This record gives sequence, C-alpha cells and structure tokens, in this order.
Amino acid sequence: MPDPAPACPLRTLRVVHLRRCREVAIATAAPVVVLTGGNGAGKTTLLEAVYLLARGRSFRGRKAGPMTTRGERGTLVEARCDADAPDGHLLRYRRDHHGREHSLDGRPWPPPGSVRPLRIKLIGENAQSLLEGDPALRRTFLDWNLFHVEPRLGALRRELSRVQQQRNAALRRGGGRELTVWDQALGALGERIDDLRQAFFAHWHARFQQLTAAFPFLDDCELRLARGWPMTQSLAEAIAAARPGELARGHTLVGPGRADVQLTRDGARLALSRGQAKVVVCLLQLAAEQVHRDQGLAPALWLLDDLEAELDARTLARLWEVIGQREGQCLLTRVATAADPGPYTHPDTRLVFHVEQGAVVDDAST
Ligand SMILES: Nc1ncnc2c1ncn2[C@@H]1O[C@H](COP(=O)(O)OP(=O)(O)OP(=O)(O)O)[C@@H](O)[C@H]1O
Repeated sequence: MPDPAPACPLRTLRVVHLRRCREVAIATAAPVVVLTGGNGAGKTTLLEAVYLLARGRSFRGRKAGPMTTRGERGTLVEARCDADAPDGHLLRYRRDHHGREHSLDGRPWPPPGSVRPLRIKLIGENAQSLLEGDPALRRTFLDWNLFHVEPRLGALRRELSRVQQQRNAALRRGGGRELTVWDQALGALGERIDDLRQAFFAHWHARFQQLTAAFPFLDDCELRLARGWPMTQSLAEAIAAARPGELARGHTLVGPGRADVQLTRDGARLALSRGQAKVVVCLLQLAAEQVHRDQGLAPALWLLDDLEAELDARTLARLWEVIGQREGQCLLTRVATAADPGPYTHPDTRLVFHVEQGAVVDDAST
C-alpha cells in the first residue's frame, strides 16, 4: 500500500504551556535530535508534545496530572512537517476551555479511520510491562503495527468487541439460540482477524529473528503468536469445545480476543531484565518498521526517552548502531548537565538542545 505522506520528519516544534515548558520553539530538521538536561528539566515533555501531535493524546497516564502548565488556561503544540509543499505542513494540537483542536493545515486530522501520516514509535519506560503485563497490551501492540499496513483491521476490531460483548451477555443468560448466532459471528470474524495477524506476524517474525543476531541473550529464542485457540482446531471447533467453561464463567474464553505474542525459549516464556526487555521492545519496533517499509510506508519518527537508562555501554552501542542507521528521524532524551550528545553519533546532521526548567538554554549542531 503506498504511503499517503512522505517521511514527514519534524522541521520545527513549538510548545506553549505544556507541563513545565512555558514556551519552547526549536528547529528540528535533522535525522537525530538530542534533548539533554537534568531530572525534571522538561525533556520528556518535549517528546510528549510530539506524541500529542501524532496521536492526539498523551502517553503519560492520569497520575502525571493535568498537562497544561499550572496557572495557564491552555496548551498549544505546533510543528512544521516535511512535505511536498515548500513550507511543509502545519500540524497543531491545542487544548483549552473551548475544547480541543487537532489539525493539519487547519483541517481536522487525522481523517477518521485513516492511517496517520505522522507515525511515531515511542520507546519509554514501560518495556518490561509490555512484555510481562496483560496480554491485551501485546495484542494492541501487534494490531497497531498491523493496522498501518491493513487499515481494515480497525473496523474488524470494533466489530469483534461488539460481538464479544453480545456473546458474553448471551453466555450469562445461559446460552440458547441467540448464543448460536453469536458463535457463528465470532467464528467468522475471528478467522478473518487471525488471517491478517498471521500474515503480518510471519513477516514481522522473520525481521525480528534477523535483528536478534547481534544480541546473544536472545540466542535460540522464539517469537510466537498464540492465536487464542489451538492450532489443531478451527475456531468453530474451539468454540464448541469451550462451551461448558464459557457458560460457567459467563465470558468468551477463545478467539482472537485471547491472542498473545510471546518470546520463548525451549517452550517457556523468556524472563528478561529491564535492560533486556528494552532491547527486545526496540527490536520488535525496528522489525515492525521494516515490515512497514517493505510495504511502502515511510519511516516512522522515533521518540526515545532515556534510552541509556538500564543499558550497559556495549548493548547501547549495538542498539544505536541499528536505530541510528535507519532512515528517518529520531528525537531522543538523555540525562546530562550540558548539550552533550553522548553516544548518539550520526554521519549527517545532529542537533543537540539543552533543556533547563522547561526552556531550551543551549543548542549545538554537529
Ligand atoms: N501541569 C504542570 N505544570 C507545571 N509543571 C508540571 C506540570 N505537570 C508536570 N510538571 C513538572 O514538569 C516536570 C516534568 O518534566 P519531564 O518529565 O519532562 O522531565 P525530564 O526532563 O524528562 O526528567 P527526567 O530525566 O527526570 O525524566 C516535572 O518537574 C513536573 O513536576
């Protein structure tokens, strides 16, 4: 599928009243942009600003508190993105007491149901919880990556959610003829979703295996897609077999809503340290991006929040060798007392901005 937009690297970023950042305006047209600063300086907030532009919501949970700077009435984030137009496109996210605006050149963006032209990949602090937490996190991760090459998945997922809710209600009412109707709906829908997932996964898995070669702790590991019912059965057969247990529990126990992606060795789930989990998530993201590139999509904009944390120098160097070599743009943060880009080298332009108390106080390009 052809990409609806060019690579779209950020040329400029302007942030007004987002958390500690009162007003920041930086020119970011470089493959690598490093944001340095001490703890609490506002580096992550600048990544959050880009995330807001791309996804229309924050990656921080409610516990981070209100995003608008205390005492101010609203937040504004604007960016010029590379495009065919001479000045690029203006992306805007604004939130205040009037409501919310998320626009591209003044038009609501992204159009409902479309693939988003500004695609980002965030590597933050939650790598271990993605790999070890609820399977729903990994299903979302898989489906989000699949969605970019298969936008039909969005509607199928919404339909699955509706069918499962109705079916669970029928199970709680004790079954009967209405359950048969929902069984058939789940069977047909589930097989369709699984076909899409399997096709994407085969490609993703192959790319991931290639990338693991540089990381010995992943020797002989296996990335598996557990589809949510036994490989030896059709979904209809699995639904029939699960019937007594489902009636007893009152909810659906088989189908694509139970799928999971697991990293295993000798059949057992791999137990990973925090640093290792971060490497794995980076490799999964890199592999997914390679699949997207193979399908004609432009490279994503990578947001790397304190990649150095938890990684030893050699592992970081290996990882950066792969991430830094990809086409496309990276915005990354590092804890440092000056505009020092540390290990983040790049053969072309690299920009370094030093952040203190929510403001950019120094910038240096190399
Ligand atoms: N609504 C708000 N108004 C003002 N300040 C806020 C608001 N919300 C959060 N903050 C402050 O903004 C800062 C958050 O900064 P941020 O997470 O961007 O720091 P950082 O440079 O990434 O730090 P670290 O390296 O420690 O992760 C914190 O000091 C927090 O108290």
